[in-house]
Amino acid sequence: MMLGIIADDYTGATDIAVTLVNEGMRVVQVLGVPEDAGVVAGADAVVVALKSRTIAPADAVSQSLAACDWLRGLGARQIFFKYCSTFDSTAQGNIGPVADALGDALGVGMAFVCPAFPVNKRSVYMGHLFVGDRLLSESPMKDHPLTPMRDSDLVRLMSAQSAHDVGLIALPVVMEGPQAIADAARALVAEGRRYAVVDAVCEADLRAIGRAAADMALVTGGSGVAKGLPANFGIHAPAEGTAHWPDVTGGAAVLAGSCSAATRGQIARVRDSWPVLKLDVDRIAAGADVVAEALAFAAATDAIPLIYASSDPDEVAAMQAKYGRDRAGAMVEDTIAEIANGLVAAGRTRLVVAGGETSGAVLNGLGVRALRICSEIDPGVPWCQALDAPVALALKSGNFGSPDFFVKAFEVLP
Ligand SMILES: Nc1ncnc2c1ncn2[C@@H]1O[C@H](COP(=O)(O)OP(=O)(O)O)[C@@H](O)[C@H]1O
Ligand SMILES: O=C(O)[C@@H](O)C(=O)COP(=O)(O)O
Repeated sequence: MMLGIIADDYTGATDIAVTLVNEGMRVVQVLGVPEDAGVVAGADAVVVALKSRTIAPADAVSQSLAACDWLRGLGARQIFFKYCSTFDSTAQGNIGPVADALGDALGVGMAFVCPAFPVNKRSVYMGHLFVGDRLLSESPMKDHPLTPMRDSDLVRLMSAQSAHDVGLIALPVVMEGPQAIADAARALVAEGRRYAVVDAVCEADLRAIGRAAADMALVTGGSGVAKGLPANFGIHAPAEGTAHWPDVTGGAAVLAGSCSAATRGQIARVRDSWPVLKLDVDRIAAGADVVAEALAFAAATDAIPLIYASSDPDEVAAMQAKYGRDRAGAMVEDTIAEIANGLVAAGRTRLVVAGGETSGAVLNGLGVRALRICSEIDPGVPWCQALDAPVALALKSGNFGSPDFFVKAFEVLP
């Protein structure tokens, strides 16, 4: 095993897993550290998916260190800490505290910080994170229910979360190539800095950064920068990949807890043509049997039902004002997880789940502990086959996927 990945949410984990698969690696994704290491036999890279993005920093640190120990025990020669391409984090962390702890455990002097993922329109320029042509802080991420991002300056964000100093390797240096990037990193270490935010606006930048990171024990970032890593281990993308999809038949359903602009657009696309049910947070809070209602709704149709809680920022803010941010989120996540259980029990074994936290709740609820990564539906979103249940899952990062993603997902897996 060459590369060990620790991902702070389940959608982010499948995103980096499929990125490495596309580059020719054999990848297994586990949900938390498994008791039996046999499940990862033969993998070039192992992704440990955690649900650690918004939990207490001390818990995120201890879970990440446990994953790191386990991966190193399996022989991982490099550890990658995968966080969101929009740097999703709370004011307390958890990107800084986890990166600090992993760096200490691995004894590193320098780690890159690079959330760029140009194919999904996230780029870093002069240390500032852009979503399309907007700064992160002016993008819809400013209204995320759990991790509203109100700053775009990655050096400032990382400095606030980390105990260490942070520098910048700006685009002109990145464009000079791997040697210049490595030299700049060494210069930052000499200044006493532990991290380098690295600019990247296109795939060539990501590959150059990947090359420059060849000898680093720890790399941190979005899945884009992982593209360049397999080549360091002598692994290259197959000339022409053939699509491979889960071997799962059975009914289908879509569950959405993501309130991102992309997910809301994807819901709007099918609202008039699919059976759709919106979950009412007030009724969940009042103890109504919303799960039974949703399952009855799904049972009444032969088509693909879409069940969602996704709401616009004003509605989310109103729910959070009433119930608290964490409680509102947890109520919705628990409800969707129970619905997922009921749907699978009723034979709907091909599920699209929109939202990282939501996906974590669903997989934990289903008791799924390991996934085989299949081909991509859209950049960063593969179909996955559960290794411990006859279930196919597409875990869609909130902001990923084309407007017709839900339709597309079941076109490739009819
Ligand atoms: N109507 C709503 N009101 C309040 N919170 C909500 C509502 N709908 C969903 N949520 C919560 O918002 C959070 C969305 O996060 P997540 O699933 O990670 O989506 P994304 O991938 O877009 O970040 C979840 O905790 C979810 O339970
Ligand atoms: O890097 C990304 O953008 C994704 O892989 C990711 O982490 C998305 O998280 P959610 O938007 O919470 O699904």
